[in-house]
Amino acid sequence: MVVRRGGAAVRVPAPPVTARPDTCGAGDRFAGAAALALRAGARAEDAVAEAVREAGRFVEGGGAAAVRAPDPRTAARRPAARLPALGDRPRTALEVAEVVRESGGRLVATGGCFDLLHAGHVSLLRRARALGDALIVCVNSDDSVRRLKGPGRPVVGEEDRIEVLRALGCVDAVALFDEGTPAAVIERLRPDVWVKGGDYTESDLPEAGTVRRAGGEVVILPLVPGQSTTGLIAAARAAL
Ligand SMILES: Nc1ncnc2c1ncn2[C@@H]1O[C@H](COP(=O)(O)OP(=O)(O)OP(=O)(O)O)[C@@H](O)[C@H]1O
Ligand SMILES: O=P(O)(O)O[C@@H]1O[C@H]([C@H](O)CO)[C@@H](O)[C@H](O)[C@@H]1O
Repeated sequence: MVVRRGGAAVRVPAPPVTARPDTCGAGDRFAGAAALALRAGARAEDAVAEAVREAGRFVEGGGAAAVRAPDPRTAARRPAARLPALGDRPRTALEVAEVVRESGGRLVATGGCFDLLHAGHVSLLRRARALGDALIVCVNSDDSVRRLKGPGRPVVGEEDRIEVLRALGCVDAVALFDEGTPAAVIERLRPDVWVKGGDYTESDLPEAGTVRRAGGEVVILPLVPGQSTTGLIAAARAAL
């Protein structure tokens, strides 16, 4: 739970832990991860989300009882991660989904227009990434945005929206979709977690059934107050 100045509280959901957890050391792991994230410039709620994820992974891995000093004889023989040979091309969403599933990880995905990216988007994406092992962002095409948000949108074309999202450290891949809802791309990716911001409830989401049928869950994360693309556009117009 993060309590903002003025008393507003933001709940940071923790990923489920399967085994009977040994939480010894989890608090220290949380504190260290939060401190590193804050030092890297993360907002408080994003640092807490990263720390919750890190503490959850630590507990899932057996907690303090499972900590071992690395054995120098085996470290050199550790097999390279099984990633497709990509060269300098960005990994596709399907490649990321495949690698995460093969390694038994937890795939997080989210969707949206992300036109004129703002700090609320970045906070949402960071907190979404902290819920699993990789984050895929499903972005509406220009035509799809126009149908949804009106003739003057998007302000930023799909290629540039993709480029900006790919530049975020918390984003592992981006998938473009042209339909009115992300249901088809969710069927292809089968995320364990589908994230949307607090301007939605799960019952608002036509894709929620698709997420659940694919074995995933929907997580709604609180909005960052005062941040919206509509607001940015209005402010830009007022400044002209
Ligand atoms: N202030 C915010 N804080 C956190 N998440 C946000 C915020 N605003 C939007 N989101 C989330 O970002 C995703 C993309 O939303 P979208 O691109 O519609 O942003 P927006 O600012 O609401 O745009 P618009 O003003 O054009 O509706 C959605 O999951 C939405 O819930
Ligand atoms: O950026 P937005 O407006 O959050 O993106 C839309 O979200 C819709 C939401 O997932 C409910 O279905 C989605 O249907 C729409 O295609 C946009 O991604």
